[in-house]
Amino acid sequence: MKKSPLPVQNVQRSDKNVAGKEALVKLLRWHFGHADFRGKQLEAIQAVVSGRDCFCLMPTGGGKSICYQIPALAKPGIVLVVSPLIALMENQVMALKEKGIAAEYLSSTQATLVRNKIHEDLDSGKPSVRLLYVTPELIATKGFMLKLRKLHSRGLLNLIAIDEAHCISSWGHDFRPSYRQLSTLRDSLADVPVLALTATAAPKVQKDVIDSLSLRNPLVLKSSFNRPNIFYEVRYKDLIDNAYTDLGNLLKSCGSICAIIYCLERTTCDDLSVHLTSIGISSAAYHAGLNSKLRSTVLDDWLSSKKQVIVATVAFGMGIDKKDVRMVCHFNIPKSMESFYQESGRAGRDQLPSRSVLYYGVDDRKKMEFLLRNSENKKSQSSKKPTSDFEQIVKYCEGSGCRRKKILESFGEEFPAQQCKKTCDACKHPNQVAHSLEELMTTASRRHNPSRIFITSSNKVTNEGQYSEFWNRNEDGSNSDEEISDSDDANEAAKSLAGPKLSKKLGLDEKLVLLEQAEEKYYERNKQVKKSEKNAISEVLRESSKQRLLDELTRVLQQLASVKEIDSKKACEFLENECYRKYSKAGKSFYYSQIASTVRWLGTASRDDLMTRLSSVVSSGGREETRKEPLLVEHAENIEEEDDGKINTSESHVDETTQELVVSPSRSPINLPHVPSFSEFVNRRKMKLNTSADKSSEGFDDMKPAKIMKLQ
Ligand SMILES: Nc1ncnc2c1ncn2[C@@H]1O[C@H](COP(=O)(O)OP(=O)(O)OP(=O)(O)O)[C@@H](O)[C@H]1O
Ligand SMILES: [Mg+2]
Repeated sequence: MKKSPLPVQNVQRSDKNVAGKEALVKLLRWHFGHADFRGKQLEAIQAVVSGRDCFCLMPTGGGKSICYQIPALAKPGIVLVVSPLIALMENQVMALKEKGIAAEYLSSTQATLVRNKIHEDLDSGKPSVRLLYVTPELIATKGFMLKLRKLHSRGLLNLIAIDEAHCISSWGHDFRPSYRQLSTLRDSLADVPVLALTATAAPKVQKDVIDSLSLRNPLVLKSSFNRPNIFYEVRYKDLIDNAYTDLGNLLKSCGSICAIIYCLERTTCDDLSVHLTSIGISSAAYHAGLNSKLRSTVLDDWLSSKKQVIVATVAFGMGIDKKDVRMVCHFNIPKSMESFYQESGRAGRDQLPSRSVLYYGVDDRKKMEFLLRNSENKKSQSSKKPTSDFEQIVKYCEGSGCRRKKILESFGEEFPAQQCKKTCDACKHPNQVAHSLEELMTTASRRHNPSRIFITSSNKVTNEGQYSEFWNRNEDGSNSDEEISDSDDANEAAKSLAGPKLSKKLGLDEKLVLLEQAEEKYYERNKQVKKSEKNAISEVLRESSKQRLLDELTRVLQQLASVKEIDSKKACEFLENECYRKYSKAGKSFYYSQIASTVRWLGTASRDDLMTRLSSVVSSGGREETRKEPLLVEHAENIEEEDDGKINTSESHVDETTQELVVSPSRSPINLPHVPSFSEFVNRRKMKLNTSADKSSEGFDDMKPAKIMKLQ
């Protein structure tokens, strides 16, 4: 609802109370309906209203905008707001206009007529506009700077606010070269106070911002970065059957909440959104691969709650002010703690309980390490170390302590874990998290398996542009362009990965070959463990496998109320031994997948299934029966490549629910499938992949999302 402009018009520069708390609170209540200032808002406002520079560090959703919006109402003249995204400016201007506050933005996306009208207003003796949002690119143009000087000479420039000020620093996670131009503002408009606002906590970024903008004796305000209303949680992709299903179930269990899901790749956004829609969750994909019209429709639908979930790359979100986002989910590991904090911080801006869920996968980690290493090589001149920033977020996922503590400590803030008050999974369910991490350790062998790395020569899977949003925009040479650089460059990803070696003239296939070679070299360099060591099954792994089986069996036996009939410890030793006997020679991966498959079988087995398979360890009134020949249950998952006739199919069938090949107990002897060597297995898999990639009509498009993920 529009408010009367009275309070704005009435406040005069001469008013001694202009920076007084009472007058400022009155404006806040009148225009924004907030009862009082939050955190350091009042201090920041009072500083700039009295003409002092200010550097304001507040957490995401902390209320930084008020710090320049109230001064625009408290003093005559224009507040110039520099903002990095058109979408962000549009949003804020629309919201301010709805409140009856005269705000405008200037961008080349506007109709000429609209732009001319704004310029006319600025050129008039008494402009009506109070807040003018502009891009850093526009500031850099001579014409606009001249206009600003004129406004200033007429005493009409009240304040310069640099929103998302961390974009000026190449140390920041979102560096924008065009922000560098803002350093000229101080020279040209020397006595206009400057307010720099950011939620980026790294001290080196803070210093860089203050130096680059030549802030003079600024009031430095820092708030705690803690977001107590966000519950932090990590889920381990390697320990769940299907992350798509898990996420779908998670969202469904929360009701129709508003959520953001961040993915690394555009194709994942598309696939995941299709999957969620197919299970009845209203969702849409958002990434730079979509045209701007579609993007703005998706954004509008989500902002107006027509769509519940937005599945996006990092192109989405900076400055989006939707208060009721209840969950932010990272479907792939983010590139740094800073990015994670910013993105997850988009949840719960209304301060109500919200959730951050990060799906961590070893493959995702390797993928990101690869991308970061390439970007690091490319910027070898710079001392920036994206990989060390990345380590922090890996520790967040792979460590067992309080997640909140890890976030805050990475920003140099001390935080005793007791203060978390069980608002992260590690504090709420420490045993469960420790157990998951233990299990994750046993999958470590997968981390050395290059066959799971994402680059593939299938054109269908690899889209050159799909990582574009991942990169900082410091490669953007078009800094004279007034347009915001959230646009898409189809070649950017490939260029970024391979650096200068990839000529623009190369076709996609040639680029991919080079990328694959680079990837191989990378893994060659990082081969630290000898093949034999890599494949060895340690006692630790065996023990942890037994524990895993025991946990599952205990749960199942409780469910079936058959606790006393089976000696679960012996049963698990028996099952583990079975896996070890059959697969130890083939290596860790085989052994591990056999354990995983047995755990799954346990989860779905009936009482009879258990009694039959575990007959050798079935207790009878506390006495153990004599060991019978164990029944053989082979898992389809492990022998799908091996259907070379060694198993007599007339004696076996695939259980539809467990997807396991069950061999009839009454027929014997039964030949076990030939266990392939690791290289045999990999070669066969490669051949299979190549064949399916060749058949374009049966390509990856037709595969289920979960399958695609496994192959990437
Ligand atoms: N004093 C206040 N009392 C209550 N709500 C407030 C107050 N100040 C701001 N808010 C609300 O907090 C929300 C976040 O504000 P804002 O968008 O300014 O945050 P921000 O610090 O700029 O976050 P980001 O870093 O994500 O851009 C908004 O919905 C705003 O209306
Ligand atoms: Mg903001």
